[in-house]
Amino acid sequence: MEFGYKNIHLMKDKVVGTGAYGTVFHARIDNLVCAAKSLHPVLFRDNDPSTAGLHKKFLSECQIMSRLRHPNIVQYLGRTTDPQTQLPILLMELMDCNLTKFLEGEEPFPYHLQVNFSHDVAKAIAFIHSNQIMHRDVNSNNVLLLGRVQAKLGDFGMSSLLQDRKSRLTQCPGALAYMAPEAQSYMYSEMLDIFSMGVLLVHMMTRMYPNPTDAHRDVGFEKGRRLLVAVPELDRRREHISMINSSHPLLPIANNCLEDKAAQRPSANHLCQQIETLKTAPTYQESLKPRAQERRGEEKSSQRSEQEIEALRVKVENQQLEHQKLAEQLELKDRQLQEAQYRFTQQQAVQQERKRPIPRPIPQSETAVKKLQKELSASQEANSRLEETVAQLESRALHLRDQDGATEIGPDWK
Ligand SMILES: Nc1ncnc2c1ncn2[C@@H]1O[C@H](COP(=O)(O)OP(=O)(O)OP(=O)(O)O)[C@@H](O)[C@H]1O
Repeated sequence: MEFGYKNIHLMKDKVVGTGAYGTVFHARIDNLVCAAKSLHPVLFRDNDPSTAGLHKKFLSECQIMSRLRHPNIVQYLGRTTDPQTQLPILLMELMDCNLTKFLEGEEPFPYHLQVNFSHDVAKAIAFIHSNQIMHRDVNSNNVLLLGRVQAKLGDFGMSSLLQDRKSRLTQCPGALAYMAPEAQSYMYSEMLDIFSMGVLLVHMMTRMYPNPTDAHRDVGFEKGRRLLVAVPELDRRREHISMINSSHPLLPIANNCLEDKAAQRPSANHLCQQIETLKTAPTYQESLKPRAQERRGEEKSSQRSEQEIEALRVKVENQQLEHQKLAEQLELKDRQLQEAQYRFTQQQAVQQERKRPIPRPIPQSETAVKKLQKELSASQEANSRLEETVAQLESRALHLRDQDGATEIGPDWK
């Protein structure tokens, strides 16, 4: 939905973050505080035609996001055009921070939270795959958090529709550390997102940015050429994986996602099921309980914080409902306006039509009378012509009788 610029209050000085192509800052639609994402105007200097692709990509991000509505996907609210730069601005739900920042911070990240966030992202991926969309840039920058309560997938700038697979795919999309081996080629599928999910799990479990080692190993010369062999992904990522406790329940799931062969990775739906199962296991339940040292003297406060988290979750859910309701109301208003405009133009057209002089239709009886009058005057004319002829003939007959008296022209001749 395109919002009129006047309805939006942009707060460009309240910047949330900056990416390679754009900036995200605070905005307000009526009373709803939201996030606005705009492209860097510097990229569009001098009307460079190469930036047309960027513009198109941004509009495609808006289009893809507008089709998606899911609790674990950052909610798209609409778009508007910046009157200064004439560039589009994407409006979406405002989130608290991204997962990268959270993992770099000091806040504890207990096991149950790791499972919850993984489950949230897996559900978002399963949802987009079932809608024939692949994200192609799943990484911790694009996982956005609402406090410690919920994780959502955002930034659909690299997304692509699965049906477009026949057209040439972008080689190496997304962040390098998160990239699947097949991304080097043009031959990949939605399984690319599953690989990135595996990297995300390792990133969450280690809290270390998962930079892998070299992709190829030099194994000497063959026929005068250097011979390079591909290093399996699990080996490239060994350094990080070895930091994880081998009994961590998310580890086998991560390893499975990091398989070199895309066909051996689990589907997004399967991944969701695997993570969901972890929630019923005792390890998860244990993690929910406050730790022993917390219990000592801090029992009350930790209980209170669990209650606070629960209250926050309810509040967030209510807020999400409000967001959705507002977006729906705005859409409805927009439609009502369109309908009113349509009716107005229609009425104008009708009024114009009315102003034109319309020939009065002649009633049927009137037509018939006119026809009879016409016929009557024609027959009267014929009668008078006939009477004239008869008079002429009578005078000629009288004339002839006067001449020789022999010829009788009887009155029956009349
Ligand atoms: N809806 C949102 N609410 C809060 N913060 C957001 C929101 N969307 C994006 N951000 C944050 O704003 C910053 C810029 O986001 P943006 O999507 O432009 O770039 P990026 O994902 O960091 O990188 P790239 O440009 O390579 O995609 C990031 O830190 C991101 O986490």
